Amino acid sequence: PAMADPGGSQRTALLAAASLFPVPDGATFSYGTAGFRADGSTMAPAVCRAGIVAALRSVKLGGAAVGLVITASHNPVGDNGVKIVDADGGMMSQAWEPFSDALANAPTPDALLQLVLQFAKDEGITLGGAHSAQVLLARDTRPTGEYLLDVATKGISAIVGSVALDMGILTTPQLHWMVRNKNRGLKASEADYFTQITESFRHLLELTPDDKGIDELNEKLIVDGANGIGGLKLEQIKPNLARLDILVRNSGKEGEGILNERCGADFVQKEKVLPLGFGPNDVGVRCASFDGDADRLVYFHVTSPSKTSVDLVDGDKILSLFVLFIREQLDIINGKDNKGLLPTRFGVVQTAYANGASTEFLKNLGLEVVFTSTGVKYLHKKALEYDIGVYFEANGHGTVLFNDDFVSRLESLTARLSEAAGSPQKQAALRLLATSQLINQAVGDAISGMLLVEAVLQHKRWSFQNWCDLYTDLPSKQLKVKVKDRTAIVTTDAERKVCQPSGLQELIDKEVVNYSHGRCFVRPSGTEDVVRVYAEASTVEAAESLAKSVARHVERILG
Ligand SMILES: CC(=O)N[C@H]1[C@@H](OP(=O)(O)O)O[C@H](CO)[C@@H](O)[C@@H]1O
Ligand SMILES: [Mg+2]
Repeated sequence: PAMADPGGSQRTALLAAASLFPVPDGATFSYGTAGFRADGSTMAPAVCRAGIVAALRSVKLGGAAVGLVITASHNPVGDNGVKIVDADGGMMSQAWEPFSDALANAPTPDALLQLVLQFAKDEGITLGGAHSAQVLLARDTRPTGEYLLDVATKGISAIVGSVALDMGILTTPQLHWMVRNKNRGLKASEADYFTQITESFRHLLELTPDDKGIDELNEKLIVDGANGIGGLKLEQIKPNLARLDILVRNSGKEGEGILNERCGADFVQKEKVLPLGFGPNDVGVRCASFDGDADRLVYFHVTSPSKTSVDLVDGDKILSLFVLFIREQLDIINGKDNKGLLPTRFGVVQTAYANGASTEFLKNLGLEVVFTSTGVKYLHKKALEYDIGVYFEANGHGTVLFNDDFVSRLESLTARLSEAAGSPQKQAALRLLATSQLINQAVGDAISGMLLVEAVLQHKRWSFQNWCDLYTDLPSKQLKVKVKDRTAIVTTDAERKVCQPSGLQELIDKEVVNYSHGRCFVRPSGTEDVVRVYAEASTVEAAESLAKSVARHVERILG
């Protein structure tokens, strides 16, 4: 009686769905920074329950479309996972994570029913079908994907009145884009997505300054698709991309290789070696790498025919390139004092993992650089506070966000400047508009991010080497430490300082002062049961030694 009674059919539907996929003893799912992930064959209970959460979220938001994607990103092919996309196209509201965890771990169908009823009451959600709900579904190429998508559909149907729409096999950012567009009353099909990015890319190229010709070498680009969905999609749009000669390797086609196995952005960024399929013949060619669900992007160069190491351009350097380009356009419009036609709040967001050299580079440009905790949801939220907010994690997650109001101002500015069609200011404004169309406004997107990189390199007439030379990364080292309870570490200052256990930060400080350009922090991972140690210093050996010393302190104190 304390809870609103949604009626018998709603109760029956929830009990039935929960009984279909019982939670095994001892299973504990945590939504964390990347949704639920585990071996694909064990994922059905969590996926079914994520379906219930997604449908409830849609009811709560008055029937707005919510997304659910079946993917485990850069994890091995046997794993799978599920992530929920909020109605604005971003990640699911963090306020709903505790409920999602509780639901995924509810031990019995009845426990699940009680949780849903209580939560619906707390959130003011009326169950029973009086309000509609819609969930857009997608999956990547994993073998358990089709099965788990069906499981998700069953979870969604357990909320009476909800509709599941299967959007097909997509990159994660494509689904985010569709949800965002749909809820804004914009065109939202996959064809619309392709049209928008190919058209805005073409538009940006048309806006490259006339005095700059085309360089043959610069058109060639080899993309490592991680044998996932990103490569397949890129193959589809390749013919529509002017002034680019793209070759996709690890494309995800039958027989080409295994998803994420010795390839993909995660592999290249962590190991700093060539992905499978790349070799001596690629020396001098610009290469890019996507992760398994194409929401991460890095670039690299094969350094020499005899080496398997790569020159890496990570998220920090992609961010720096975008920042330079946008800043150039803003300077044309506003003058260096930002007091011209379109005064703009321009912000750059990084995490503690950003290479110190990149932060220094950005600060030397006089830019506002702010730090957040690790995880795209934190960066994205911060970037939304600006007229133009650029964010990237070092590992290649990131995008450029344009505030709606700012885009309106930009549009009216270009309209006002119409008489001077060829004026530098008009051109710059049009470039910014095209950029806001090209780069995914919902979430980081390897395909659209790559096209923006390519457009900016052409705009600047820059070789890969010019880009690399923006600044030199400080050598860094990352270690993982297994401890009894990683949550014993509590951090502050965007994870750059430890506040608990007491005394640990002092020990880190004492180590750091021994190193030139030394920087070090520790934090509990949000996705693995480890404490991560990151150290930076002026040489590789020094960075390693600093990381090891601090890891020993962590081991000793936390066991
Ligand atoms: C050092 C690092 O790369 N951390 C990654 C990793 O988070 P951890 O909380 O560090 O496990 O996975 C996140 C989700 O993919 C990603 O956003 C983040 O950047
Ligand atoms: Mg990913």
